[in-house]
Amino acid sequence: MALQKKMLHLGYRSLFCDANRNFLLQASGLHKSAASGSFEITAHGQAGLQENVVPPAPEVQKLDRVKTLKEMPGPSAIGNLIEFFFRDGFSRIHEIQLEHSQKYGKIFKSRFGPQLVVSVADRDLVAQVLRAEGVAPQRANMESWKEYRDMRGRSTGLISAEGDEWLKMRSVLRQLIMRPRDVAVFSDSVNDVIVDLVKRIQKLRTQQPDGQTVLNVNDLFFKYAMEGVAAILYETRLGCLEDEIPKMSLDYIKALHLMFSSFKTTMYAGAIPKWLRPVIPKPWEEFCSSWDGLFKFSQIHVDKKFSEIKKKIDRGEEVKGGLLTHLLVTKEMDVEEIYANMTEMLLAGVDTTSFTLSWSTYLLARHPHIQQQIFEEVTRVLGGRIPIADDIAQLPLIRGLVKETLRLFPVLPGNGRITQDDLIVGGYLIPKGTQLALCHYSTSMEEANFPGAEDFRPERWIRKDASDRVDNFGSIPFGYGIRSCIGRRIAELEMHLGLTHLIQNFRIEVSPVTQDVRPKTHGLLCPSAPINIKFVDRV
Ligand code: HEM
Repeated sequence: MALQKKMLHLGYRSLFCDANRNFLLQASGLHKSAASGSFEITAHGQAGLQENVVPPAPEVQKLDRVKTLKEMPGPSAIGNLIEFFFRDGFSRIHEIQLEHSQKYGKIFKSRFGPQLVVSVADRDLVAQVLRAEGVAPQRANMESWKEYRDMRGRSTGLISAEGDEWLKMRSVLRQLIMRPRDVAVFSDSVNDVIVDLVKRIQKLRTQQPDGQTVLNVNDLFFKYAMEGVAAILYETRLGCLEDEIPKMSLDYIKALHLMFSSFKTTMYAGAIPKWLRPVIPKPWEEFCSSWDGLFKFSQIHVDKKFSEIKKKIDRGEEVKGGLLTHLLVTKEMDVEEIYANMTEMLLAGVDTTSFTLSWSTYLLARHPHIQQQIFEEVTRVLGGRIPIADDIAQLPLIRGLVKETLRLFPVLPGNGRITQDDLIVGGYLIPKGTQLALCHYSTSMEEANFPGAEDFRPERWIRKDASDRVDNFGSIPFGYGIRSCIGRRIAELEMHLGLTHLIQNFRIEVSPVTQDVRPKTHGLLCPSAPINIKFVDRV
């Protein structure tokens, strides 16, 4: 089966990485953007539903003539096979994306078996594609998720659902967590988790000879992210930052690791048709067993909250609470939909946030003068007091730090879509039903979009005045529009508050045991080696 199929079993890490995978397959086009000529093409923008704001892309393009996919350049299928299966391309998907876009151009096609993927590696063309999306954009490669859910009689959640089903759930959740002010109410819960994070750092440091180093900070941030997102989603603490992690939370972590650790195996095995599963059963079994673990965990927490609410109602008490309470009380979703969404959101919210925090601390440690500027901003604004969500607007360098980290290390270096209409992009007619790969890593690293693209410059994101818009489609780490990341504001809250606390408490330095750490793709873009950080007390 096609590469697309192979990717099916991979979990959140890989889900949004259709683009990544597609780079496997890619060949490329040559155009900078739409060509010039006599044709006029108008992208049909989608009114009213966009959830983040970026400057408008040119909507009218003039073309000599519309070309067909046959004319689109790109690497050969055999070249891709060699690249991915014999040259460890799966760990270098981001680099291959960049190489292919440099070699073949801003729009190129790749073939892997019967699967054709069109990659778009130009900021304005990405903008055009996303601005033309309909009311329920379709994500690619979700078949294995759906198959599991059908097999177990489970509902899909936001990540795996499509069409009306997705639209219904999205319209419920977007009212609750999409705007910064929706999540500001979670400041105190997140700050409680941060207090435990700082304590954990202090404890872990004592285990190293220098009394300052925390080995493999990603392990720490993974637990922080899990604890933080669960505090918001489940309104409960999981004990991930304790010395003894409760068994239930440990089981969940195991299920999550199983989902991701078998990345390569499942990737290869995904190519194997269903009828071969009895002969090579392991990948599918691991995939199902990790989903079983993830669903079980959510179900336990949702049921627990449900019975607490019921008891309160039976006693005639007022029911107050956060996100889960709201969903259970209002019944805007049925309970299976709540299980599925809680499961998918927890899955989506842990590695993404923890990798970004790991890279942020690494970048701060490698750039002490920038860290000093951020420390000065934090001290000037907060004067040592604990930050809350409302303070973040006054901390542009903290926001710039997160944006710049995600530009240099976008956890999802590419994203995928199935086109729902015929489109003309970059002078090519892309028929309805084509798989598109949006190459966010390439556009993030492009000099024309970000001068000094290799450099770490958080200040590049600071707006000088209201008319100065620095956001652009070159770096859209949370996606764009109606199908963009629903957890963006939650992730930002955890990262902004967490990093502010860390900078207030510690000078962050690279431990001598840390080498130069490069990114690698393992579904998500992650550090290729442990990042060991020294947390030196600021006195
Ligand atoms: C640094 C952190 C994060 C990054 C960079 C990130 C990035 C993304 C991206 C690129 C997408 C795909 C958007 C698209 O297809 O256009 C996505 C979707 C999604 N994310 Fe995140 N994410 C992060 C954290 C979170 C968190 C904390 C949660 C949950 C609390 C979450 C939940 C989701 C869900 C449910 C979707 C699917 C949305 C839909 O299809 O309607 N993410 N995320």
